[in-house]
Amino acid sequence: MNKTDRIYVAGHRGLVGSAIVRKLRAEGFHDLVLRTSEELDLRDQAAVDRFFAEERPDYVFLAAAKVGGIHANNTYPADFIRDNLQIQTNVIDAARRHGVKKLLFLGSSCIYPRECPQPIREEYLLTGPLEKTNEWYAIAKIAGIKMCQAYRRQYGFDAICLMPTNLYGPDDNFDLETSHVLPAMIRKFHLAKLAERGDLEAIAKDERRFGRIPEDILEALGLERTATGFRRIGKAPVVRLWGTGSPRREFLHVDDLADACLFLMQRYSDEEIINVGVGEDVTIRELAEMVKGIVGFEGEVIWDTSKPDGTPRKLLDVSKLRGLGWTHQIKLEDGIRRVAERTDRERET
Ligand SMILES: NC(=O)C1=CN([C@@H]2O[C@H](COP(=O)(O)OP(=O)(O)OC[C@H]3O[C@@H](n4cnc5c(N)ncnc54)[C@H](OP(=O)(O)O)[C@@H]3O)[C@@H](O)[C@H]2O)C=CC1
Ligand SMILES: C[C@H]1O[C@H](OP(=O)(O)OP(=O)(O)OC[C@H]2O[C@@H](n3cnc4c(=O)[nH]c(N)nc43)[C@H](O)[C@@H]2O)[C@@H](O)[C@@H](O)C1=O
Repeated sequence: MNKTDRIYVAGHRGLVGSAIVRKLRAEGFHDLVLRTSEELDLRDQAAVDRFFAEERPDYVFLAAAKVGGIHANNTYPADFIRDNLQIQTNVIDAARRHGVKKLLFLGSSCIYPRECPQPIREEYLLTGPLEKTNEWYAIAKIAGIKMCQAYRRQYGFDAICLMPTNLYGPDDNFDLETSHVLPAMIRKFHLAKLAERGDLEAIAKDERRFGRIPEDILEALGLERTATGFRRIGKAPVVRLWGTGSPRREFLHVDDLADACLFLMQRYSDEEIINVGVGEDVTIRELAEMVKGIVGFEGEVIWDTSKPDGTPRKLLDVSKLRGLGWTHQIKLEDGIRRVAERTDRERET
């Protein structure tokens, strides 16, 4: 890649896309092509085709997708399979036809079988049944991988497929119904700390900035909605989390992922998928203790077992990526602290 190359980052306002843009700019790439979903709906094949014909990017980072946590995946299966199939099919096909030199596609660790051996090696793909809460999204992602591999074989198109583990970072989705676990925990513990202090004005600010607080969470916080804000109902705030807390997850800071994306765009051209992770995991309960300590909430945590646990464990084997010379830099605790501090600042703006 040259610094003058024209680079399209699809999904540049999202968690991953915004981190890739930061990384590219920091490295001196300046000819970036960016479109919001309002400007270019990637589900619209004709619009995507016109865009590639006009803009003629050299490289594509495909970070636009329908993404969400366990509850969103489980609740909106049609949206997850349809939007992802449409977005990735339109972008990969148009990129190939309009002379893109190389495309990077992002899958996810959830493409692997639910019960596969740990840590998960790349060759375990399609060796067993998927986790039910996200099989629609996983099937779409597997189709994206197969499309990249088929386009390489038939057309010689240089498309690579990265499988990141669970990600977190700035510009994440903090909506308590649709987000992933880490942004949800950071926000829930923060709200509980504010409720402990009786700072109802700050809770109203949080809701204006990060979206509606669901009724069950308000109840756990010991709050009731009023016509003008919130009032306390005389009960100590608790943090309500989902499932049993026993599943294990691995977390990668999105700035590390963006670094790996640029590294692999420059050094990897193969049809085999490649895992991107940190090589160690924690239980959801351990994660809750870590976030609780960082945010500084003193009260109790309760587990809502009416919500699903999802996959028991999905720890990636990252030896292939390490063998190429890449390893992550940001430790989980430091990364969470950075995100928590930033969301504190954002709440005030
Ligand atoms: N978050 C995670 O933990 C993980 C994510 N990944 C993968 O990384 C990639 C990016 O995920 P992430 O950044 O978390 O997701 P986000 O939800 O944060 O961002 C997704 C982006 O996709 C864009 N987008 C969605 N639908 C459309 C559409 N119809 N047309 C155009 N753009 C659209 C949105 O654009 P706009 O803002 O303009 O609406 C948004 O910026 C995905 O492929 C995901 O599968 C993989 C593993 C884990
Ligand atoms: C990246 C990945 O993300 C999703 O899979 P997931 O890892 O299961 O997602 P998650 O982050 O939502 O949950 C992880 C664990 O945490 C528990 N948990 C506790 N309390 C909260 C909570 O408050 N919110 C959420 N969301 N989860 C909670 C939750 O019950 C689960 O056991 C898929 O979209 C999948 O397709 C995918 O690719």
